[in-house]
Amino acid sequence: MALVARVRALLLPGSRLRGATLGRAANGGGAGARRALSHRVLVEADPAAGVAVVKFRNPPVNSLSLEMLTELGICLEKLENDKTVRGIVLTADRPGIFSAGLDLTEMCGRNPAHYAEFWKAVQELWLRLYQSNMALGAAINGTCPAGGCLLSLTCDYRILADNPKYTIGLNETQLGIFAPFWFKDTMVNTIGHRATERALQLGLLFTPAEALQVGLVDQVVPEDQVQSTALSVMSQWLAIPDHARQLTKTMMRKATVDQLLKHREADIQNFVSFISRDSIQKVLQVYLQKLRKKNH
Ligand SMILES: CCCCC/C=C\CCC/C=C/CC(=O)SCCNC(=O)CCNC(=O)[C@H](O)C(C)(C)COP(=O)(O)OP(=O)(O)OC[C@H]1O[C@@H](n2cnc3c(N)ncnc32)[C@H](O)[C@@H]1OP(=O)(O)O
Repeated sequence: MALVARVRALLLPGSRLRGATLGRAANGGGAGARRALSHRVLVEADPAAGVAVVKFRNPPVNSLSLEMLTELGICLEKLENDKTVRGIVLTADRPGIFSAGLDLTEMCGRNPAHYAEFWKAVQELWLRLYQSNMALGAAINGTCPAGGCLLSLTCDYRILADNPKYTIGLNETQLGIFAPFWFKDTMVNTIGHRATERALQLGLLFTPAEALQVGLVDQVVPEDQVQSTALSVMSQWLAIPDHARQLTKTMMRKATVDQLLKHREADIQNFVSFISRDSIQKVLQVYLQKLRKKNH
């Protein structure tokens, strides 16, 4: 289903996204700050600063389900069309887990049409974020594996909470799957080829100190200062004239974006045939069961 159709489905009577509002903040934010609510994404906009904080709230682990990807896409599209917003900070509504990555239940026991729809939505969100004209910051206030790490890598800078429990990285190989070429390219563009090769083959999840050292994040700060630091760094990015910053960003990212645009359909087909393999289904199911067993 295309984004428009998925949006329609979400707006059907009964959907909690229906009637989402953008009103004056009940609390928090500067004068004139606005707060918009959808089911899984909370937006706190500060028009005076030109910045919106987009908070993930998809319990229990902020996984990127099809619905979460769709809501995030809608929210970003709205912000892109809002002339008062020049920068966005992505963060988790509750500290602890920034995002557990792609929702594994979307990749297990479904049919090929579902896998294709899901993967298309992952591509769409990546394209929207990686090509965004806005300045994007990630205030990483929790653990950040796989698709969560990818989300943060689409941003222009990353601030990570100084908590050794919070790790970040593309750990796909540890699950028995692997990061597709555009995940890999996004990481190469951030930390370079050799560090990416090592990180991807070993499926490394970096502690804050390691992530800072390898350049996966730009700053590690005390947990209670992640958002405020991300906002203060944002003011540096917004001090640059938009057109100059945007042209530079496009120049830096265009080759990577073009690769996916050129191979988009093939990438979907590759994903569908890979994820549909019995052997891959089995490893994903074992991984999910292990996660679930912990709690039962
Ligand atoms: C040829 C070309 C082909 C190209 C394509 C090739 C390959 C495909 C690439 C696909 C890419 C995938 C990228 C991904 O993002 S895969 C997801 C990777 N994520 C993880 O490995 C994280 C897994 N989760 C955890 O490690 C932990 O949950 C945690 C995030 C550290 C949080 O721990 P904790 O607070 O202890 O919470 P629980 O573990 O108890 O989890 C609570 C609850 O949530 C469920 N859950 C956790 N993660 C996910 C998830 N990613 N998706 C869906 N569900 C998840 C977990 O099962 C628990 O459920 P129950 O409440 O039912 O027990």
